[in-house]
Amino acid sequence: MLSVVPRPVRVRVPAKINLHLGVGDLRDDGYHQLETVFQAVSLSDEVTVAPADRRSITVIGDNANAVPTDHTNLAWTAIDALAAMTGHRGEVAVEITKGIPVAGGMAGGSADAAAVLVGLTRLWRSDIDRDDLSSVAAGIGSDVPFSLRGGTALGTGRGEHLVGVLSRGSFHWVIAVAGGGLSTPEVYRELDHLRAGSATGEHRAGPPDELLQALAAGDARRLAPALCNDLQPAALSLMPTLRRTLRAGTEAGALAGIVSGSGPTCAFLCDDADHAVDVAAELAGAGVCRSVRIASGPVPGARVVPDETIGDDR
Ligand SMILES: C[C@](O)(CO)[C@H](O)COP(=O)(O)OP(=O)(O)OC[C@H]1O[C@@H](n2ccc(N)nc2=O)[C@H](O)[C@@H]1O
Ligand SMILES: Nc1ncnc2c1ncn2[C@@H]1O[C@H](COP(=O)(O)OP(=O)(O)OP(=O)(O)O)[C@@H](O)[C@H]1O
Repeated sequence: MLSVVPRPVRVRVPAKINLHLGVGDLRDDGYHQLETVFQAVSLSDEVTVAPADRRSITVIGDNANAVPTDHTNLAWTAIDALAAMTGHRGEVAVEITKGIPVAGGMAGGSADAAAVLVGLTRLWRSDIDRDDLSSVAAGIGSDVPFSLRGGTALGTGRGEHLVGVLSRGSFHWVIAVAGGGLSTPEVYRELDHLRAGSATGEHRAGPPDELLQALAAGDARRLAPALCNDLQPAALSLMPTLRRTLRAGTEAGALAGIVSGSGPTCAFLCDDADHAVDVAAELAGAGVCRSVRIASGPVPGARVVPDETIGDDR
């Protein structure tokens, strides 16, 4: 009987910005207790999974040479996790097209892990439900459940416990991609170091009440002053040039700017799409970052791209 080889499955998965990132105490398990508001934005990776005789990962696109193609790629971890649950052997060819800044604080690796979970669920015709998939995601990394979910959500725990949040309309961002990367664990360690050394009791973000109201109102000018990130001082301590980037963004007319997650990418909130184009043009000429992108959110999480667009050379 002729066996039908399943067609490759392509998944598009967004980057994230932490609009609010409150970092609590270091827990016994080595993670920090978080209260964060994630928003998925329209910078994305595309991940294709296809049946193969042996496992392989290839990476193309922006800064692809900085991404590993062995077992240290989070996509590999995701294959192992789902194969363990479903009994598959995990011989899969994965192709990743990067559009999310690498090591930028926008959950680039987490996004690819989420995309692999979604793609393999389709490829292997697995009937795993969303909650179980989210649990598998949480086991891969703290940002992976949000990369699955997308939209706008309040994250607690390590960031893996998510509750949807109302965000009206779209918010428009200019993204300043830095020349280098920052190691997430190193930024958290630096925060603990700064907190240990501060006599005055360092600033910690309060509850995101004003931010949640600004999101529900769809009001960018109200959202701007409510943006906050407890990891920002640590990212600035490890990469002081980010101060110039943040200053250049607001001088270019942005409503506000923050380091995205553990950084070093900086996200600048604008009034609307046209304003974002103006700010991006001005920032691109300021010589304070490797490249400048425009994005908007919220957008959905990891989702299969219909067949007819595979091979589309857009
Ligand atoms: C900075 C954020 O991107 C904000 O959303 C996330 O907290 C980081 O999420 P992530 O990269 O998926 O992090 P994981 O891969 O789960 O953990 C990597 C390392 O970051 C640190 N980490 C991560 C999450 C957390 N709540 N507290 C931590 O201290 C720990 O040292 C951990 O070993
Ligand atoms: N699929 C992947 N894409 C990008 N980086 C990956 C991937 N898999 C593993 N890595 C490694 O993870 C490191 C962190 O990259 P990543 O893009 O996940 O950082 P990040 O966006 O700051 O993550 P987060 O915001 O979740 O902390 C990179 O330096 C790279 O070596």
